[in-house]
Amino acid sequence: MDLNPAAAAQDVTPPVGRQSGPVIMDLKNITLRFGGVVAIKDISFDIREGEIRAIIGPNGAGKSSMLNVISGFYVPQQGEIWFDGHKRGPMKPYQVARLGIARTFQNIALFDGMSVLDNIMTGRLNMMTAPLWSQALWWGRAEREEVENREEVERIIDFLEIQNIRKTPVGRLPYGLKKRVELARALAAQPRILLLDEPMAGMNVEEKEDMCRFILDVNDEFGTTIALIEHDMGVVMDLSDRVVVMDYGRKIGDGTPDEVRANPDVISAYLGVVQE
Ligand SMILES: Nc1ncnc2c1ncn2[C@@H]1O[C@H](COP(=O)(O)OP(=O)(O)OP(=O)(O)O)[C@@H](O)[C@H]1O
Repeated sequence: MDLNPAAAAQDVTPPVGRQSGPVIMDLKNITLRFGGVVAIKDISFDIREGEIRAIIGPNGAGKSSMLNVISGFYVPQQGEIWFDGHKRGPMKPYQVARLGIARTFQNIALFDGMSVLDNIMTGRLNMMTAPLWSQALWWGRAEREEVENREEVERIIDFLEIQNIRKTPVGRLPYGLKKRVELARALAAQPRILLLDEPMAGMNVEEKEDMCRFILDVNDEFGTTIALIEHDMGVVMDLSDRVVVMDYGRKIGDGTPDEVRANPDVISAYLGVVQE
């Protein structure tokens, strides 16, 4: 794998001038085992408010496992997760969502038979607080919430430039647009941390350029903190403020793209030669 960003045919504006805030998530000494397999070995790193944080590493390094720990899907056997100054115990996925953590998936997880609009609306379900009876009658708080939800979803549709497909069933969309709808659904939850699992996987160059631009715009304009896994090194180095590098479940590097690119352990893990 090439660590040289120039190798990627991307044309995205580098994240110059963005200011990261205080630590929003702190992962301390995380170990995760599946039976005899140790997927994550005693890894610590943090995520700062407002930054784009990448997790990279060769196949089987433990990246997806780490994203699943952050999203609350896996509970590590050892270690602590601190979110917004509070230690997080084991949680159900909906509880994690209520904390303000949303994600997209490597394999798109949308409802093919439903329209783009309805798919994005499902991202708001966790925000419905009105009692069931008033939702059924569409009255009072339920009515107000529905109007607010719709307004927020329309804002996201405009922002991601998918107005023209809002009524189209998702199953009919090309791959790149499906990924954009998935991003829209995650954004509909107004997350404080957005987790992106290989957002560019399977995309052509043009689709990757669009997705890069939208990720940067989401980060800039909504101030959303983003943690992502991505195999395309050009994208990672262009987009990220800081990068964690994993190999065989261990952390072998952590820093800015330039620091990581110059790290000998990272270079040898990728068996790559850093080109000037
Ligand atoms: N549910 C599971 N049950 C058993 N072993 C698992 C499970 N999930 C992951 N592993 C193992 O944990 C290790 C790390 O896997 P993980 O999928 O997190 O790596 P990755 O870096 O995301 O890989 P890739 O880039 O290929 O997706 C691997 O050895 C994998 O086989």
